[in-house]
Amino acid sequence: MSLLLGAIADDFTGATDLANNLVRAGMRVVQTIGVPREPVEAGIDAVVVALKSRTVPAAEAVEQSLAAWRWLREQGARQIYFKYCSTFDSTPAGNIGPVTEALMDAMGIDFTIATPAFPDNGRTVFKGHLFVGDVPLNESGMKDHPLTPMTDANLVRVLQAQCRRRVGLIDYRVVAAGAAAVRERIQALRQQGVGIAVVDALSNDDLLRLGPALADLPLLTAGSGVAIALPANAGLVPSARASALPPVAGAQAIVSGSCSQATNQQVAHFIASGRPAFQLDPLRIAAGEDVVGEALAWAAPHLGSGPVLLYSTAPPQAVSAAQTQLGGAQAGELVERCIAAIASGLVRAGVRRLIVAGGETSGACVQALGIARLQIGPQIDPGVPWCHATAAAAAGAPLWLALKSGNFGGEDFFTRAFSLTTPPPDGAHRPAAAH
Ligand SMILES: Nc1ncnc2c1ncn2[C@@H]1O[C@H](COP(=O)(O)OP(=O)(O)OP(=O)(O)O)[C@@H](O)[C@H]1O
Ligand SMILES: O=C(O)[C@@H](O)C(=O)CO
Repeated sequence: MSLLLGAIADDFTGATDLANNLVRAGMRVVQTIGVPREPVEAGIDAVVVALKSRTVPAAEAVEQSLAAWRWLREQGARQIYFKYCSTFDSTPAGNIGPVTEALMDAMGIDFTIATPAFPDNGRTVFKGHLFVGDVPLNESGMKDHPLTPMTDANLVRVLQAQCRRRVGLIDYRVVAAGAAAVRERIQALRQQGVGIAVVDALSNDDLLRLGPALADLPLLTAGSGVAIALPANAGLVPSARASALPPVAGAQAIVSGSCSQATNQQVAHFIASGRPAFQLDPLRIAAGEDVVGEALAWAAPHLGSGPVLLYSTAPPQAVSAAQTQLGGAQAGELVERCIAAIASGLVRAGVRRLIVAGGETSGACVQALGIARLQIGPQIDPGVPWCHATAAAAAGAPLWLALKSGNFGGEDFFTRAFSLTTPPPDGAHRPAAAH
């Protein structure tokens, strides 16, 4: 039994994002929550192991990632993929550099690539500089991120600060010239002693051109974008059947701890559409008030009549104010624990279609729900699929779950997403949404 690809994702929404791109390009994928104890069953092309290692201390992230790698190696994974955020979320202490180098050391390899490019979501890399939509990373909303503020768009510089090995660049001209030129450039960089190369990509065509040149690299490090090119390396082709999920019926809810720009807009849009919404105040949580009980009591009478939203999402000034009073990490943890308890309570109350917004928030919720693995279903927006959780301990019944990365999704995401969860009248599964 051997897997084509074994992936290690540094957060849970990022893991579903990667799994989504692999499924859409034709791979049969399992996403596990944490490192599984059991071997993977036959017939699976890729396993994405979802960790919560993006913002933990670097040594812990390395330990978790190596444990995932050892398990993937035991499953016979032919290629390893370290998935991080398309906005390269990290600090000078890591964790992208330290985890990459620990994997390289463990695998005994001298070269890998790094590219967060994800053009479908507006992430492009040009001359080593990351753009988010029309602006450089350091001018995007990421400059205000509560845990990993990004203040430099030059990824060669950002990654070099985190690494012992030399970091180089494969620029857009080489990528545009095709796979043979990329292979040649990799050889030249190796000879110059470069261990990790940031790769430019401006479009999906760039990523598809890059794909064949990456087929023989034992380790890739990237956002989810480059994954669109990997299934073709094994002769696989896209198939809508790969994303069909068993239907579920039950109440609909959204919990949101993301404070990213896109989520702020989505929350505002949901409230403006007249749907019921309940705001969670970090200071009341910190004061020990029963915010969870209050939130669940508020939600109960609304659950029979369409989606409800429970959110701590707030604009940067409000987040800074809470952080000043409580401390950044403590505010984050308190809110995550509160939202996770609300998610469990909602599921016990009959919610079977649940959106969680925010990577850290998703990690906390999925763990609280006792979900061990996810099957990837139809895409709602680029990077965000519906997933099917067969064994949610809190539910005792199957659940559809969407883990939305902070900055992903259109403004009407929270209302539109649920239209994909209702099976068509003939009972046939809906195909993946076209984007
Ligand atoms: N009102 C608030 N004040 C302070 N911190 C908050 C508030 N609301 C949420 N938080 C914390 O901010 C962090 C948001 O991180 P999270 O990863 O969930 O969202 P995100 O960064 O938007 O998503 P992604 O990582 O997918 O881009 C969490 O730790 C959350 O608990
Ligand atoms: O790559 C991305 O932007 C997302 O998958 C993610 O990791 C956000 O947490």
